Amino acid sequence: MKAKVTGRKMFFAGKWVARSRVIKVYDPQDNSLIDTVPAATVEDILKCIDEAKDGAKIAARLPVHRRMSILQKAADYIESNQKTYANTIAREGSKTIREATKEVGRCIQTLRISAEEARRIHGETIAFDQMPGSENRFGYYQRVPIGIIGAITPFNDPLNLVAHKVGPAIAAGNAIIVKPATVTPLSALLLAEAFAEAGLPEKVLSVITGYGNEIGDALVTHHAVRMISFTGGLNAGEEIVRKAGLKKVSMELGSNSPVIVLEDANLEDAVKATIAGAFWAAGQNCLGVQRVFIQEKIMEPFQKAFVQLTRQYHIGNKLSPKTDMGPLISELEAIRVETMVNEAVEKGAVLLTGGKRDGAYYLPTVITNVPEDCTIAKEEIFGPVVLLYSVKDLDMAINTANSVNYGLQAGIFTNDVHKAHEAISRLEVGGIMINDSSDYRIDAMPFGGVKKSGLGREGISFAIQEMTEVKVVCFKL
Ligand SMILES: NC(=O)c1ccc[n+]([C@@H]2O[C@H](COP(=O)([O-])OP(=O)(O)OC[C@H]3O[C@@H](n4cnc5c(N)ncnc54)[C@H](O)[C@@H]3O)[C@@H](O)[C@H]2O)c1
Ligand SMILES: O=C[C@H](O)CS(=O)(=O)O
Repeated sequence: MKAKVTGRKMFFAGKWVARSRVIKVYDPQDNSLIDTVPAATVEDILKCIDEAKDGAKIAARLPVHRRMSILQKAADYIESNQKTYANTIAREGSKTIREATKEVGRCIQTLRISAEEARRIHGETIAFDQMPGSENRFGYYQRVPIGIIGAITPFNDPLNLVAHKVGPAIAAGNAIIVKPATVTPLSALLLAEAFAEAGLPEKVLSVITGYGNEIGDALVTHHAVRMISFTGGLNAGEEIVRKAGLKKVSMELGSNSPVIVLEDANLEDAVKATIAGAFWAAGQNCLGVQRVFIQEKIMEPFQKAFVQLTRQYHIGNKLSPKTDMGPLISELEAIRVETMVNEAVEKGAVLLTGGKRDGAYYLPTVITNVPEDCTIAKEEIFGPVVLLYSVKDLDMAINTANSVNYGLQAGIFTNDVHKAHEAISRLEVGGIMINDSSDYRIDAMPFGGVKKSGLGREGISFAIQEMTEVKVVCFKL
């Protein structure tokens, strides 16, 4: 079956519905109009939650083999329409066609892993007779679906990060209402299409398009919604946590990821991996390399190679396979990044390459000697900008890396296992990659941050744990 780009309608409890008020979806590269989607209202959200109450019962009753089959068939559908899915990501978002194609492949993996994990939602027996007087009791605990999950997702991975919520939710027998990023809703709607074609029963999944600050509260605060699974920026995340009340929250937020390069590192590997991790998706990547700490002895050769390779990046049309980096998601975002860089330069930072904007495009930029009181040194840039720091030793690198309020993932390049172990034990992050940049993830691994980078973990089986409740069963004989 050929995928339809299901714009103009949103997926409302398993049905495609239109609304008179619409949101226009533009291509950030040239501001051309791609499609429109409905601008849902609070009433839409409330009605959708009512439908999801039935949806939660239907989902919980789905036998595991059906959940597995639906997840696999949805993956198959996407696999047979990869070009449509990749083009949609590339056009509505800011990824190049190469980056978008990779995201589609990861989404297929995410759904197939979800199918596999559906058969592994285990409980355990409990030895009640460990307590005197309970000799005649036996039992266990099991994991049961949480019910209705509200999922709110960001623009930068508009397909796979939605799949990271929908896949585990369905595997665990939940109903889920997705509010995708306002600027990149089409990919999420295509995911819904895959599940509709896979035979997912109605009312289990909704993809409701709209403005987060208009309809988000209705989803976040409703008592029947038992979990909010949010991926996005710190400000929205903190607001949602404040408003959610007594329900589970999963927060996948931002970071300003550090990479440490010690003098014994393979310099070529370190330069290549760090550049790839810095400029993937024009730096609009929660795992993006933002701060690189290079041991002073190799600072000069590292910096020279890093700047040289950065200048070879091909910036241009997202849909060309030759393009290495596209635009940011909007000109406003590019101006925000430009402002952060200009502030640092005005305070004494040295611009080594880049630093130029053309509309929504911002050149891959490398700066050094950044004063520590600059916004760019402490906050998330979420753009194609890397800060190079010269450090005396590992201790200085770790202390500076930890001196921010974020901690998603880090990388360290060294061949000294003792130094790697010191970094592993001292870096305040959710994940550390040895001899790789911070920007390494497989969809099956636990994923999430510490401090203001988030709460909880995604990565299918870990998301399933968060999306289920433990129920104890005890028989008195
Ligand atoms: N940790 C991760 O896994 C991860 C992955 C991707 C992106 N991110 C983070 O996401 C951010 C970029 O994405 P973005 O610009 O789409 O983030 P954003 O916070 O602006 O928006 C994310 C989603 O939240 C919605 N939203 C915004 N305000 C809301 C509110 N008050 N109530 C309810 N919903 C609201 C938006 O409509 C969107 O759907 C960056 O900070 C990035 O680091 C984190
Ligand atoms: O932007 C953050 C993403 O979660 C990183 S990845 O695309 O999933 O690796």
